[in-house]
Amino acid sequence: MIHPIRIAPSILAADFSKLGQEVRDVVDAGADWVHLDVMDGHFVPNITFGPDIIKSLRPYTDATFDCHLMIAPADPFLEAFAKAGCDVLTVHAEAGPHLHRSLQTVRALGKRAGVSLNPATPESTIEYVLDAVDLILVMTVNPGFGGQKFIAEMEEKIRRIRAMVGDRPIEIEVDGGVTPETAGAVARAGSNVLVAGSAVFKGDSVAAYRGAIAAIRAAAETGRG
Ligand SMILES: O=C(CO)[C@@H](O)[C@H](O)COP(=O)(O)O
Repeated sequence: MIHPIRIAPSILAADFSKLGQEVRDVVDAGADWVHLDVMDGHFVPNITFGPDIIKSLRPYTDATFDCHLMIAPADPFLEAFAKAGCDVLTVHAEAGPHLHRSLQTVRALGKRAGVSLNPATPESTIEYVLDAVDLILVMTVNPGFGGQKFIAEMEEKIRRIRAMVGDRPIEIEVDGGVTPETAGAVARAGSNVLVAGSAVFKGDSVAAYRGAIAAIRAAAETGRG
């Protein structure tokens, strides 16, 4: 199944003092999804925000809220993030012993279920949960911080996941170091949702966000061929 290219700016790189406006601006600038990086200072060495902040951002746009939960355990918080207005809830395969149960819980809450893999985690980890998954998020940096260098070895991992997914309607997302320079390769490898933090928010205006999103999209479309 061919999914459209979607650009999902990560607000981790936005101005936290005006997050609502940043969400509105980036959607006005052409973002398809808004990527929300939730970090707990335990699963990853950084802390960001939780369901209350996401709930406060929900009125700013109807765009899909793509929530990346870098928290362990995730299960006790899934309902709160669902009620906050997230549309996609992605848990890490490394974050708990019962991944299949976490994915089932997300779907039972009426949300799309995502699973994320750290760079060191092999794709075989998710082989037996594919029918419980709507999205696979391939980390192309080690999670925790924006502005890191893209790990090129992940292109082969994306290709393997693409083949493993077969004709299931699963979207493949990449996250970390995505720029107009790397977008072509990850789209060619088989991903269709591209998360970009610094590459979008390094701009200082809606026009700059628009230019960055368009450049990433164009590179991805070209790379996909
Ligand atoms: O989840 C993460 C980091 O853990 C990402 O979403 C980053 O926020 C992407 O940032 P850039 O690499 O695009 O700056």
